[in-house]
Amino acid sequence: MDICDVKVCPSVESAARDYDLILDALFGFSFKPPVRADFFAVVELMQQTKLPIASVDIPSGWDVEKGKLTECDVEPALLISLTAPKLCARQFRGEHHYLGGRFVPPALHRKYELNLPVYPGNELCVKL
Ligand SMILES: NC(=O)C1=CN([C@@H]2O[C@H](COP(=O)(O)OP(=O)(O)OC[C@H]3O[C@@H](n4cnc5c(N)ncnc54)[C@H](O)[C@@H]3O)[C@@H](O)[C@H]2O)[C@@H](O)CC1
Repeated sequence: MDICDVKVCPSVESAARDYDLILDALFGFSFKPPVRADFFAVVELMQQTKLPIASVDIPSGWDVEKGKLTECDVEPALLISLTAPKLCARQFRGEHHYLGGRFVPPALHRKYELNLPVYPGNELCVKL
């Protein structure tokens, strides 16, 4: 797999030519807007590209609970939630939503009253 460095971010056109999808694991829990200048190019690419974006747990630029923030509205086609979908996942409008991380300790299950799906067989992720 070819991985692009945010410091040498490709243009929308060259990304479309050279890549099949964008794997987004850039910002997570502690993202605070506005986006810092070093990341303008990669965020702009994710906003303008027609390539499918696969986001890990929290789409970049979204607030973990409130979801989409106007200044960074990355729209993933696929979301991979980890352990349990975060509140922001309510705003996910893409086609494919998966959950990974099936081994949640029973104490956490009870504490947060998690209502998690059953993982089929030995699968480590499940489609929601
Ligand atoms: N941290 C964790 O425990 C987890 C992270 N996960 C995923 O891993 C990826 C990275 O998550 P992190 O939690 O490391 O991400 P963070 O949001 O904590 O931070 C990533 C980097 O972004 C920087 N940053 C924050 N606000 C910024 C802004 N406005 N402009 C520019 N840079 C800014 C931070 O300084 C940090 O260097 C995300 O896809 C996230 O969903 C998930 O896998 C779940 C667990």
